[in-house]
Amino acid sequence: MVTRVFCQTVLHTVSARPLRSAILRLIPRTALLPWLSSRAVSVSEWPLLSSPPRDYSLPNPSWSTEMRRLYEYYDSLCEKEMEGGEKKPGGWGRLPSYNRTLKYAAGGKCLSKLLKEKARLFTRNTEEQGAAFEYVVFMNKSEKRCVCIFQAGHLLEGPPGNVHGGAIATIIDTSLGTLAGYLSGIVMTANLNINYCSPIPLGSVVLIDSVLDKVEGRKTFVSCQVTSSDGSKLHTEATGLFISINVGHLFGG
Ligand SMILES: CCCCCCCCCCCC(=O)SCCNC(=O)CCNC(=O)[C@H](O)C(C)(C)COP(=O)(O)OP(=O)(O)OC[C@H]1O[C@@H](n2cnc3c(N)ncnc32)[C@H](O)[C@@H]1OP(=O)(O)O
Repeated sequence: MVTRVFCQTVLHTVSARPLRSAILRLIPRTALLPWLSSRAVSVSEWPLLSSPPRDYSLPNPSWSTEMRRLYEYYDSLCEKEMEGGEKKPGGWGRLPSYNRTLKYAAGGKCLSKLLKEKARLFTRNTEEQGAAFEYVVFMNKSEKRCVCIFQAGHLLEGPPGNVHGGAIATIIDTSLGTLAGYLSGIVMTANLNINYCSPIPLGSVVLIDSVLDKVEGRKTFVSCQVTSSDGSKLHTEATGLFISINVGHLFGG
């Protein structure tokens, strides 16, 4: 608590960037571990944002007509506040996506400076819209299921004209990890099994439909299918095992 307040105070009161960085460098990282370990930060707490960040999962000019059509379809299924404060039930919700969630979590601004300041979420590390991973995840909590709409950009080439298998694994890990994290809190991937059934053309839009299979203690088992946007072609299928961890595990604890 003391460390957190101190960091926030430094960031809010010391305006000179070099001085701020120098002061923050003096705080031993290990001093933050007890606070991190004692605080089970669940995904549902992440929207406590300290400043308005860019949400990468919102439509941008690089999105194809098909990507927008699917976005609008799932967005129409989302719970929305209607006139008079009533909520239109939908069961679905869109998850926001930032290039460094830590930076925008409550109290995370100073932590993001202490911990590898230049780090960026792998799937959101380019500002060039449409060049790499364009995606949005819609979650259905009651069905324990999520759908990721993914448009693969030109930087993801593997076989000529098609998406690299590692990029497909990345978006699968992201989708399954998002579902497992949403349902079980903070998790890490322990195992991924992927069957590549048919190539994904660069520039195309695919759906990654992920479901929960079971939870056994710290183990969350999930699986997904990657299909063409109309569901007629199976591109990839995968299963994943995610293990719940204490936040301290991320810092060598
Ligand atoms: C909104 C979101 C936005 C953000 C959206 C962002 C989403 C991105 C998601 C990306 C996620 C990642 O890429 S994570 C990065 C890639 N993954 C990693 O680097 C993980 C490296 N591995 C580890 O740190 C560790 O091995 C762990 C945490 C996975 C497990 O270690 P541990 O905590 O010590 O647990 P341990 O006792 O070993 O295992 C616990 C139980 O799981 C079993 N177990 C462990 N590993 C395996 C395994 N590979 N296959 C089968 N079973 C396993 C054990 O047998 C045991 O079973 P039993 O005896 O209890 O029955």
